[in-house]
Amino acid sequence: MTAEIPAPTTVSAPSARPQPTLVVRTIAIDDLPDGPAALIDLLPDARPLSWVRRGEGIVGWGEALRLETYGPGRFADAEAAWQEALARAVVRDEVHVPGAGPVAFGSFAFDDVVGADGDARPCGVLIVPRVVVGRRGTTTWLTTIDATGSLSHSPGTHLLDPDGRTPVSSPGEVVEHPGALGTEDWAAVVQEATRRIRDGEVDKVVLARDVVTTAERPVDARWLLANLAQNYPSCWTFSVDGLAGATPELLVRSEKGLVTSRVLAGTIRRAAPLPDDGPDPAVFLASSSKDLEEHEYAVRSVADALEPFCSSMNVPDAPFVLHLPNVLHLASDVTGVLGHTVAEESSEGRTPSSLALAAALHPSAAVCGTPTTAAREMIREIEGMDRGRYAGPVGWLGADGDGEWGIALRCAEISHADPRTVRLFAGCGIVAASDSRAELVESEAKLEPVRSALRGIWNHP
Ligand SMILES: C=C(O[C@H]1C=CC=C(C(=O)O)[C@@H]1O)C(=O)O
Repeated sequence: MTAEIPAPTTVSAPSARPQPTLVVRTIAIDDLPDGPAALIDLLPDARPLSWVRRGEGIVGWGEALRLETYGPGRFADAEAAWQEALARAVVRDEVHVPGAGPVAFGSFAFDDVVGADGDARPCGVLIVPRVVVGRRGTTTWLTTIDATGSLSHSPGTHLLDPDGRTPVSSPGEVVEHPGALGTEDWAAVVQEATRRIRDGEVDKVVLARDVVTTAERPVDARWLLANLAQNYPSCWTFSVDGLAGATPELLVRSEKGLVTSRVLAGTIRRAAPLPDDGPDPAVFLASSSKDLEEHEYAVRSVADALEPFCSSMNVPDAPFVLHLPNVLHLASDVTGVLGHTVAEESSEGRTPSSLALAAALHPSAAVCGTPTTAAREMIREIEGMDRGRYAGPVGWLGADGDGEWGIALRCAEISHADPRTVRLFAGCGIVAASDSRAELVESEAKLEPVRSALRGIWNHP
């Protein structure tokens, strides 16, 4: 389990190139240690894949197949290529739980425009790993995926042997530089957005900023993941193709006809100084009209996007307060039952996959704004930064279409070209009542999880 990984078959979708036959075997395994980072501790250093929360989920490594997509069709093309791969797959799954059998980890760009330099970078990727290890409750499993079409391979627990694994390495000293905009310039952009919101151009826009860090040594994604999984166990600790983080926001989970989305918008820094004798921060947040307005737009956007797919839905009337170590968020869990609907009819009777649902939900008003198109235009015009895959869907997709997709927040993009360089991102929902100084403070609090992880700071020593 070292860096030596055979080159994957890369398919740029849509493509006429034939895909390999995948041979997929899932077996139950015992004796997997538990704990928030136990799955992550199994990962080798090269290209680790992760979707883990509270010690459950899946991790993967190696690339049996890599499906890359471009432009506005990035979700539909990825789905079509995945279906094509599955049509040729030979599967033996002895476990039959979500995440067992064939799975693809995926990450998609926030925006679908080609970069300013005209480069045709892929803006969506699905990676089918060679090895997947999963845990759900007391069930643990190992999946191997062979892309050579060999039926003779058998998954062996030697794949979990720690001896061959390269130890996790510290990035050493980390130096931080301004990203696309310095803090003062970003605050000025927030002020401009607030003015334009007051003029009625949009109701809400989410503006993000980045900072760039340079480490003494290449950043090992596992260094970040183990720290984030321990410090933020209620978040989804993800890693796909150099994008690693711990997101508190679930864009959509689809499992056996039930869809769930955890919508977040409205934030207060955990240690925010409040006026003397002021209310508890959670009480302050839950009664802040500015935050409640921000939240309402986000919930509406998710409810409206899911509605065409659902025969029934539950949209909470009021949010609850989600407590994280760095911030508190207003949160709403929206649920629905996939049903015989207009959307299903237009997709020839097929139940939409979790990826199709993520595509319909993206970009929600938690990361874009209201109305969506005008907010996205404003982001393109004034944000001054290429978001890349930050704020895009990240997660996994199974053979039956079920899966989980988060919004890539609280994350770092490790540069492929120079893995000592890492970009960190944070965004804030801006409404008419926003104050640029307060938004700057909020963005700093949102940078905190990855900043601490890079420096190896543990919440619970
Ligand atoms: C855009 C981000 O957060 C979103 C999710 C939760 C709360 C948010 C807010 O209060 O502004 C944002 O909508 C980010 O963390 O980069």
